[in-house]
Amino acid sequence: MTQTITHPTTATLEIPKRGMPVTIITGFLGSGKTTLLNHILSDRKGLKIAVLVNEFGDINIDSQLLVSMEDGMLELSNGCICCTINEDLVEAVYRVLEREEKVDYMVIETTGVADPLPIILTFLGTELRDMTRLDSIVTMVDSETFTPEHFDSEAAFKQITYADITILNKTDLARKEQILDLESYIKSVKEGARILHSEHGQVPLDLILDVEYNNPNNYAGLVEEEIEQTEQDIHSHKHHAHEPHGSHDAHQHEHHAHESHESHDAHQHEHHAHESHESHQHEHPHEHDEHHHNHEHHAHEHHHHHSSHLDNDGFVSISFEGDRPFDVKKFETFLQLHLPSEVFRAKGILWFTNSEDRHIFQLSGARFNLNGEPWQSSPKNQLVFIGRNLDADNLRQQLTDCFA
Ligand SMILES: Nc1nc2c(ncn2[C@@H]2O[C@H](COP(=O)(O)OP(=O)(O)OP(=O)(O)O)[C@@H](O)[C@H]2O)c(=O)[nH]1
Repeated sequence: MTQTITHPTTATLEIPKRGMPVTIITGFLGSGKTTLLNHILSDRKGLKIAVLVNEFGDINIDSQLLVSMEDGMLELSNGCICCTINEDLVEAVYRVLEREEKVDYMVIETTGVADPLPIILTFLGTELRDMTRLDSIVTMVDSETFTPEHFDSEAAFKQITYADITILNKTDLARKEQILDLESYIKSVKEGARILHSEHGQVPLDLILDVEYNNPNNYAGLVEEEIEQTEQDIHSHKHHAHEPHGSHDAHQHEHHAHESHESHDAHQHEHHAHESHESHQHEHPHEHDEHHHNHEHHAHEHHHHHSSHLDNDGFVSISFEGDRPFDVKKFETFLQLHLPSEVFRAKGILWFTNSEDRHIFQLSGARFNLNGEPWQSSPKNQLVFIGRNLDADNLRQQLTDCFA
């Protein structure tokens, strides 16, 4: 799901008026993107910052955990901003640009499994180019768990290669040598990488905001290809408009056939192009839950160019909601004994019978914690589990068994 939140304050920092600056925060699942975003919002020195949060899953957990939620929220109809050239993203940015009160800056938090390239190309290859200025791509890295295998995720690798700034986060959890090794690895895949270190995303904001590190010239060729491709798609879409309903799929497959833009991973792209033909129905997170929005979603998507979609590298997201409280003991037993090892990331806002507070549940790799704080809305249980090869029915049954 994608939400837009604006934070009103009096501007004190000077931001040039040559188009709204945009920073994209990317980084793999659980690396600390929301934590960095909260740091930016807490320390924004009066800057009016519009935030776009794109979540991998059907429930907005991240946006409920942002430090300041008081102002107008807009929601996109389509949770996926990972497609090129993306109309939903363009529309969301427009909604911010059209706001009466001036917005100084926009920060976008992508999902942990997003390839940043399509998002970058959406800014550089559409009318947004004249209205915004892509300032930089900031990539969060979990220093404790990231390795050169990059979780077997092409998206995780691309997040490193497209970074204008890489933040080695969670340095409190990593050994010194581990951090040094990680730094050399990142420099080996990205020459001249700008690397910062942080605990809980605490970096000086003037090192990451309005730094003008993104160089549109580096993307000029790709932008041109995308524009041509989009024109062809529009043409081909018109052409197919009179065909029966079933022809939509054929149309979609054409889009996938054009996936190879970058030579370094052309091979990978072929692989994904092939996969997409068979499994497109499975690549969107919210198609894995009980709500089954997929028909509307796909009907709309056919207008989009899907060229760089990476099938989320096999990761799926399973959401669970309940309007009854959990028994804390049962939930603890579930975590200790029944949590599938394939769960890579989980987060939730939990309601327990014996507590007046909501409990923020965060699981990243082998670590999890539960922090109590006052409810800000009426109590309910909301959880999202992310991983590969998850058995949704089994997981939901386990959670249902946690009810008091
Ligand atoms: N020890 C430690 N924990 C951290 C640090 N940064 C973030 N965390 C914790 O790591 C967990 C995940 O952080 P998030 O900021 O939610 O990560 P994210 O990248 O937004 O996660 P997704 O959006 O799900 O991909 C949370 O429990 C954070 O409190 C850090 O530097 N050190």
